[in-house]
Amino acid sequence: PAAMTLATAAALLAALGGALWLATRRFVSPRVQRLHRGGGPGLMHGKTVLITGANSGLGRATAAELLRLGARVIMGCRDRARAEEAAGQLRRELQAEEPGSDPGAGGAGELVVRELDLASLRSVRAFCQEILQEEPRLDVLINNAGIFQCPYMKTEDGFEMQFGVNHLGHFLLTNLLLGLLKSSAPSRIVVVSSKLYKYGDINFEDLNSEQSYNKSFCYSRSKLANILFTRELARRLEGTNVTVNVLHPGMVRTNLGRHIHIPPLVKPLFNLVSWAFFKTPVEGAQTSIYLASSPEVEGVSGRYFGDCKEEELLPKAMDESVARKLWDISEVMVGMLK
Ligand SMILES: NC(=O)C1=CN([C@@H]2O[C@H](COP(=O)(O)OP(=O)(O)OC[C@H]3O[C@@H](n4cnc5c(N)ncnc54)[C@H](OP(=O)(O)O)[C@@H]3O)[C@@H](O)[C@H]2O)C=CC1
Ligand SMILES: CC1=C(/C=C/C(C)=C/C=C/C(C)=C/C=O)C(C)(C)CCC1
Repeated sequence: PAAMTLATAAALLAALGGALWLATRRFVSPRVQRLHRGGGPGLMHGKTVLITGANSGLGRATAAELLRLGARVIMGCRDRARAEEAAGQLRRELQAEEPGSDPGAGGAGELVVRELDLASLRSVRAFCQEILQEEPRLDVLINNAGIFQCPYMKTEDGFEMQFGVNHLGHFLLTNLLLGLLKSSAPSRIVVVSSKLYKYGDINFEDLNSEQSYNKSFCYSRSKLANILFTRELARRLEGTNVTVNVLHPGMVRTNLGRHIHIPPLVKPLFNLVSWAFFKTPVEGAQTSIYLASSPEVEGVSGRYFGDCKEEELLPKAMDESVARKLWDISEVMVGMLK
């Protein structure tokens, strides 16, 4: 009985210790850095920012912060209802923080919803036409939307979904908006990639994964494509005062994992683990916000960032000839050369 009591006490102590450690990680440690040093609430005043996938996760958190900094934020989203709901919430949040301001009326910032489905080149073109007609300037473009490890699916134009949305849709979008970004210079493009790029390769023979489909590999490949795109674009934009940088946000608790199947019985465990170890969307969005707004990165282009610091890339993400070839093939795939 003495041994039993001892074991029970030890187990209880371990559980208590574990819980305390988790709570400390989540609530006490200063994981949220506010990184826009040198800038105050008006840092983004008069600037227009376009964020793809701004109704959820990192995009939503990025929109909220840039709105606080005074930007006019355009949310490029595929589902108008979901986007309007997120926009309404954001406006209410901001008003609760600053009761005097009215985000809808040109106060601290302005939020606009526009329909954009990156899985449809027709939608990307229609969206850009609308932007070019209605917006006199575009200071920051944030290519944030993404899809992760979905089952094999094709976009409207027949591309494998992850490559189509994460890379090709954004490729066309950026190219169609380049003129406006150039005429608004100094301006910035921010690309959201992932550390998982390390496991990808650009297999030019089967970019649509028709011969074989591996959902993890295809995600990684699309995120490697994001980096190669950034580097090739930075090279093409030299001397224009339009910069482009790419980042990884770390592991963040968002809706990105929607296609991961987890048996209902172990779901609570996964929830607990993600709650304890993943960043919150606000934490994860810090590098996007930093690259979009900080004076520290003025003029910096073609670099890769994590936690608001520059990081090194694997050689395969710096291969200039692969980057050029991917650019040329992407132009053909999205019909830019027709
Ligand atoms: N969470 C993480 O741990 C990590 C995330 N990332 C990257 O961060 C980015 C943001 O993801 P995150 O916030 O985590 O995930 P979420 O799923 O929360 O947000 C993704 C956003 O992309 C949108 N989207 C998806 N498909 C399309 C499409 N066809 N057209 C337009 N928009 C689309 C979604 O719209 P809807 O809500 O309508 O589905 C949603 O708004 C992605 O690029 C992702 O790869 C990188 C590394 C780690
Ligand atoms: C919130 C949550 C999940 C989220 C998964 C996510 C957000 C995965 C992120 C993937 C990464 C790191 C991609 C890198 O590019 C799970 C585990 C599905 C289930 C439990 C609750």
